[in-house]
Amino acid sequence: MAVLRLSGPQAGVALTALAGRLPEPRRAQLARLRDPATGEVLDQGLALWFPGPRSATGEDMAELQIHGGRAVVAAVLGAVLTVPGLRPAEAGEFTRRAFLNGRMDLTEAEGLADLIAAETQAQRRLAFAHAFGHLGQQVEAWRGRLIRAMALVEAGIDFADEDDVPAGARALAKPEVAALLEELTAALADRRGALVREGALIAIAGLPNAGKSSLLNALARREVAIVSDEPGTTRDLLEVALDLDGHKATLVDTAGLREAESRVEAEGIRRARARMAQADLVLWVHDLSDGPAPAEPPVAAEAPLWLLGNKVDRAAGLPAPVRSWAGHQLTLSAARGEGLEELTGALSRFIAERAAGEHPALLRARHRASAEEARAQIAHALAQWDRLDDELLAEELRLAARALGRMTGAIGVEDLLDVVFREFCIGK
Ligand SMILES: Nc1nc2c(ncn2[C@@H]2O[C@H](COP(=O)(O)OP(=O)(O)OP(=O)(O)O)[C@@H](O)[C@H]2O)c(=O)[nH]1
Ligand SMILES: [K+]
Ligand SMILES: [Mg+2]
Repeated sequence: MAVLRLSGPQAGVALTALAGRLPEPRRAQLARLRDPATGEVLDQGLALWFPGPRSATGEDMAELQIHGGRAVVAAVLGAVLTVPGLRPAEAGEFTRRAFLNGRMDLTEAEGLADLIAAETQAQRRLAFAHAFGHLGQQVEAWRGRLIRAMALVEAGIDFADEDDVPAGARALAKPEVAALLEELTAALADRRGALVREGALIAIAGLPNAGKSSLLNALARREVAIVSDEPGTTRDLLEVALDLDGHKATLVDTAGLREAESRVEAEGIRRARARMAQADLVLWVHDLSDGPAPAEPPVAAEAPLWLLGNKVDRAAGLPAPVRSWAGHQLTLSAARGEGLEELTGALSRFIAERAAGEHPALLRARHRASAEEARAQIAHALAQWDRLDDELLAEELRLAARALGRMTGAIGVEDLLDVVFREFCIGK
């Protein structure tokens, strides 16, 4: 089946030209679709009519559900395009019109783009929450509170000589603005949304020959990396995308850490350390046939460090001693595929805990930039609170509110629209 969507003032004319008449609004109607020029029947399908403004785009809209074959679609599309005023939609144009007609805010449009692109169930849940307004509502609530605070401060400007304005209007606004600063700071510190959207970055690290590449291949279920008994085999970073029980993750294999024997190896080790510094989790692979894992943390990592005792098939049967530096400890055999289920289970629980809750997160760089601008502006206003006169203080708060308004598209976003809607495919 194929769906043809028409939007704009000529949608009704086009629908009548093909289906013979307009169906009742919002009711599917069986219809023979004819070429308006020749009268030839092109297909039989369902016709729907959504008069604006109660439609997805806010404009008059028509929908034709037709048989999906290529020739049918080409014929019906060709016939529709003979109606004057109709042209093929650009990518994202339906959503863009919905935004311009006030049917959704900008964060919802972005959420919709994410929903369409979602690969894992966690991404789908988060995108759905965004597409249906969670972040937009949160940001509008923040903006509303700023505007109220601004009004209190301005009350001092406009009615300074009147008696009925509470003397401490400005003092009343201050704690409210301070609370906002705290909330914005917390939202900016929260990386949970990004973890779901972009996925967790998991670095595999260890000494040469520990079995890092073997582990990458076992988890990826394909021969991504070269495995050999030669220490120093891996130099470049090798990345694999995984879906861990609905959570997106990127697994990175790195060069074994040691005194490098060549410039190329040294560069590999430098890259390994740099990637580890960005990771959400570092898996330290230790070769159990070399004896117990070190008692001290083998690398300095900001992210949690797990200890994976590998080659358990070659270990002498002694239990691996517990290491306090390890956030989690497992034994496995990458070569034989032992202990891998336990590892993937632990990894998916780790991500799930970090990403907990479908909450209004600042997902994109654009959101973070707006929130950061608002936060800085508010911090500045608070620092100057008692020094600035009412007018200047109100202006500071207005600038902060503007920054938040740009996030939902409530104000001043013409320059952003191309960037946001470029991500969509045609027909959305
Ligand atoms: N017996 C046994 N051998 C393993 C296991 N895992 C890996 N090996 C072997 O250990 C050797 C090194 O494995 P690699 O996966 O290349 O190790 P690496 O950590 O990636 O090594 P570099 O890239 O050189 O740092 C290979 O000969 C593997 O076959 C295991 O679980 N058991
Ligand atoms: K190796
Ligand atoms: Mg390797």
